[in-house]
Amino acid sequence: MSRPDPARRAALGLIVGVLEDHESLAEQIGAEALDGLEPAQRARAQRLATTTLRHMGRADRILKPHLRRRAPTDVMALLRLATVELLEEKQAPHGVVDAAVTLVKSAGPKVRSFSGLVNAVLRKVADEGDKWETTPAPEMPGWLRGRVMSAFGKKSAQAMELAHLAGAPLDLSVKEDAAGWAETLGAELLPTGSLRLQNAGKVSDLPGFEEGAWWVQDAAAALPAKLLSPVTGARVLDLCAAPGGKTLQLASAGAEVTALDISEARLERLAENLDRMQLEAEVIAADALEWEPEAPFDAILLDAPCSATGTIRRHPDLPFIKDGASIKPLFALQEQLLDRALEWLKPGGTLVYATCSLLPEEGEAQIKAALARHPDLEIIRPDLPGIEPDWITEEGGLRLRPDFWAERGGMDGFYMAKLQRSA
Ligand SMILES: C[S@@+](CC[C@H](N)C(=O)[O-])C[C@H]1O[C@@H](n2cnc3c(N)ncnc32)[C@H](O)[C@@H]1O
Repeated sequence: MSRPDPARRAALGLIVGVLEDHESLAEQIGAEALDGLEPAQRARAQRLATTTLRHMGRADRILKPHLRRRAPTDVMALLRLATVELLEEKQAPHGVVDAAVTLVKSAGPKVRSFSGLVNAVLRKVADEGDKWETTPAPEMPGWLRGRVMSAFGKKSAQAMELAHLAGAPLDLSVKEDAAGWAETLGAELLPTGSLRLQNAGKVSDLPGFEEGAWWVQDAAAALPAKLLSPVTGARVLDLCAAPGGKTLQLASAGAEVTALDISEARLERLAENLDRMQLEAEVIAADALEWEPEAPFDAILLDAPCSATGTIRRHPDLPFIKDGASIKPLFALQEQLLDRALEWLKPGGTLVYATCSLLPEEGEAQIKAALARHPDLEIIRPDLPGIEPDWITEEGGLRLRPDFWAERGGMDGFYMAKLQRSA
């Protein structure tokens, strides 16, 4: 019997970890799930797991008529992986079916007994290329879809689901000379100033990485720090800062930055990022609910912990590891963090509140409630290059959605608003 392919086997482990243990791909990889694989195999395992989770609802629709009863999680994961390889990646049927059967046969007796079924089902699936093309994008989980539909309507929810299926290009924020780096990298210079690369390959191999000319940051994620500007020479608190995309923007704009986060592990990545970019900030590991600054700040950026539902196109594992109940405590935390941060703001100072969420509870509703609680606050409407007038909300915030810029490759879902304390 031939030996099981290590990348496929590792991808299966990742998929089962997401579906059964509700552990994210990043957590599993951080916990050394792919250690022991060659770099190329690691990358392939990660890509296979990500693509399978992104298309899982579609693979299930194809598989359902061929399965009289549901197989165990490991076998289902293998069938889904192979279906995606056959129909989305258009790999040769012979190789995919053989590899899947070899993997089943190498497993324990419970799974091994499904080898005949795996073989038979995948041979049928291999002929369903036409059906695949018309199989709709997977729906968001019910708890999220309901909220998104009531906030933005059914058509918008469907457009977001298409954006989730399309995945995401690589976006970069550039320290200086965006147009020059766009040319060097063969990237598109987006209207908001970020660079965009389709099919970029390995990030650390791109020109400018070693010398710290740019860093990876979604185009939507780059807007909260831009909204806070001008910050040159200002004392700025980056609250909930790690891994530091926004700290880098503030420091490179010439602010004197204090970057605070509760997670020491994530702050290590922030420190590495500052180092590579040759930028400086004061880095503090602390719980923002307990910490007190020595003096108030001119400006604060609060990128609050949230459901991260705006990042599903980059993280297709997210719908399988979060649910409506697990994110509810975040709404109260966001309110507490916002009220605390406002206490640390100088009179006349500005604060940008941001979340990478599709839920109004974590965005529009937080800001409306904050304005009602704090009569000394005023909202400043966004005025940034490249943003469209209809992205500005009724209360004066900025709502970004994954289906915006669809023809360019979308953007992460985000909400942000700029508040000013009266002088
Ligand atoms: C959305 S992420 C921040 C992303 C970051 N601003 C960036 O651009 O790279 C939210 C962060 O909030 C941090 N966090 C959560 N609760 C916190 C608390 N009570 N005090 C300080 N940081 C907290 C998390 O560790 C996480 O790094």
